[in-house]
Amino acid sequence: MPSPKAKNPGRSGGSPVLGSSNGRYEFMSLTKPLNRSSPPHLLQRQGSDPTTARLRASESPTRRRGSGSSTGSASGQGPPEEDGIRLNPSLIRVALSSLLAIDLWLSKRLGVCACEDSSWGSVRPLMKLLEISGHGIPWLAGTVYCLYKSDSAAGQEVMLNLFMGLLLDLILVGIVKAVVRRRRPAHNRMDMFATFSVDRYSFPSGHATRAAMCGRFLLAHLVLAAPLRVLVFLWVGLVGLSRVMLGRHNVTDVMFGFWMGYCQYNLVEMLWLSPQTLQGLLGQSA
Ligand SMILES: CC(C)=CCC/C(C)=C/COP(=O)(O)O
Repeated sequence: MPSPKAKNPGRSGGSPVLGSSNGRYEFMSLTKPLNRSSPPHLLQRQGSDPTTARLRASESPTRRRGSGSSTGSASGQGPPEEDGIRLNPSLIRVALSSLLAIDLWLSKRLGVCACEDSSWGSVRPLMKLLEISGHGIPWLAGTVYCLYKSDSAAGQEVMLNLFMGLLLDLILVGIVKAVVRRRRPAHNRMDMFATFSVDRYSFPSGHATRAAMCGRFLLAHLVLAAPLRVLVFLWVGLVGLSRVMLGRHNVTDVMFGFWMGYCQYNLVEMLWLSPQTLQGLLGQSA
């Protein structure tokens, strides 16, 4: 008994179908346009007249899924473009939700200092010390102090630009946090000092952006011996790690924060305020 496919040999769709010739069924590729030299009975069954061809194309699996393509499978030259376009967003969604699931799982596992009675609760004070070392207030206060104390024009220029960078960081992180509005992990205890209202959101980590930006700044503008340069690298990494261990952030908040801070430094370099620019600005405002 012939299969249902055998009754309908003209379906297009890239898979071999059966063509009937004197009662025998043969495989026939639909990935290539039908050869003019094909026997007349095959041409007839494929629907050589345009109306039949259109009807048969509308029966194809890709058509039935509603891709509506007039190219690609209808002409037998591979999958229609729309199918690729429709598949990709769902693949991206699956990839993103898997990444999110891994992120949440890993962040929860690494949040070992989230409170005193957590498994690593005893190192919580040390993590909080790292938190203070990357907080905006000590950095702003320290920069203003160095600016005030600096007696060289070059030192003042560097400190002023660091101050601008720190302000820029607070503004940019605030904007991204307000737009993304990702909640902090459920295991976080909100006991941070001096926060803005946007700091109830966790993406990106402000400590991570600041650490990355200031780390790059120090490495570029201070003449540091090799051990001190290593220390700067270590400090940046530890500030990021402490955010996750304290349960303040998910891993992706910190990773994105590092990337954002790295890019913010490029912005600081682009907008660098030279003494001449400053004089110009001060002259205009006077
Ligand atoms: C009050 C000032 C000047 C800065 C706030 C710094 C702060 C608390 C940022 C939040 O960092 P995370 O996003 O890493 O938790």
